[in-house]
Amino acid sequence: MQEELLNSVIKITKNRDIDSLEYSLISTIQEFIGCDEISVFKDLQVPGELTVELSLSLKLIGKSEFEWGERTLIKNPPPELLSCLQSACIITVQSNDGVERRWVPINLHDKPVGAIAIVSKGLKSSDQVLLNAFCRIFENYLTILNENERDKLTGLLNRQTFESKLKQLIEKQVLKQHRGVWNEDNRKKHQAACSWLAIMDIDHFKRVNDTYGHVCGDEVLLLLAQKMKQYFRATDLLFRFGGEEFVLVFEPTSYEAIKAKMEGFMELIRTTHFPFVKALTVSVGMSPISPYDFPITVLENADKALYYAKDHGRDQLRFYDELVAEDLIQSNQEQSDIDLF
Ligand SMILES: Nc1nc2c(ncn2[C@@H]2O[C@H](COP(=O)(O)OP(=O)(O)OP(=O)(O)O)[C@@H](O)[C@H]2O)c(=O)[nH]1
Repeated sequence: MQEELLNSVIKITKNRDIDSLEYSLISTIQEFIGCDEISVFKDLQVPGELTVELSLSLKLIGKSEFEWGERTLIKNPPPELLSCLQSACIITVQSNDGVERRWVPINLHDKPVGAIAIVSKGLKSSDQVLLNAFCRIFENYLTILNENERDKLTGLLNRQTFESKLKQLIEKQVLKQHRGVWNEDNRKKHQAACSWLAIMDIDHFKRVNDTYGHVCGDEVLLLLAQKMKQYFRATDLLFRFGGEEFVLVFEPTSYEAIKAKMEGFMELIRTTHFPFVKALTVSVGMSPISPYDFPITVLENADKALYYAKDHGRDQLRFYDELVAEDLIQSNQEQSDIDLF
């Protein structure tokens, strides 16, 4: 038993990203404490509201058969989960048929950021000790991984995580297509929808730093990041790529919808009162993400569109595909053909 336990700790701490860490935690809990259902809930840390996601779950569906559940937003979190997140205490509810539901809080820097929910026929006290220990190991390791994945100033994802996060998103899309989860109706919708990548850069940010100093510049970056977290969906991926450059990755939607969404954000920034700075604008380059693209190619495409926007007056949104179709820029494919010859 002791050796098995040590091996499970080694397995948990071998992970290098938070998603795989969650898989390890759930499979370890299932291995040592047989349960009917184990779920990981996350508070998505949207400023000013509580947005909770079911990040991963494992459910017993037969005698020894399990089903993994997909990531979903929880519209109406159960009251026990809310109390667990608010009080940072373990909440246990026992129903008449002997089923026990237990919510164990997960803290980052002493603040609850999520919970592990266990459905069982009742846990022995030795299982409860084990469960709490696994959750504490998870919590400690989550703190380290979270610091590695996030930008220190804004709390957005950092550049180092970009490739793996985008690959995960693309793999998910391919999987959905292969599983054929689309019926005729949403197949039509899907044909018009794709994922999108935007690079957003603050206009003349150097002037902000030069005129008001770096501390004020940092305040502007922080406020802009908060606006991004509030305005965009909690499931969109928001990165600070360095300096005053941000990358946003959106799940499948139509050209019209993403254009309207991004233009809405640009208007929000134009009308936001930033400390010291009278007016602030951003330029944005956008590119669709096809499931067969390399992350670096999508990034280069959006970057070309951003540079076009910067060169043609700033404070505007430009789409890579449109610029190529209108012969205003060369496609990356044409460019590499020229480079070869
Ligand atoms: N305050 C602050 N400034 C930063 C940070 N990182 C980069 N910068 C500054 O961002 C500015 C970027 O300047 P440029 O690349 O010339 O771009 P710009 O002035 O925004 O001009 P355009 O992008 O062409 O509109 C420089 O002054 C950097 O010092 C940071 O973390 N905090």
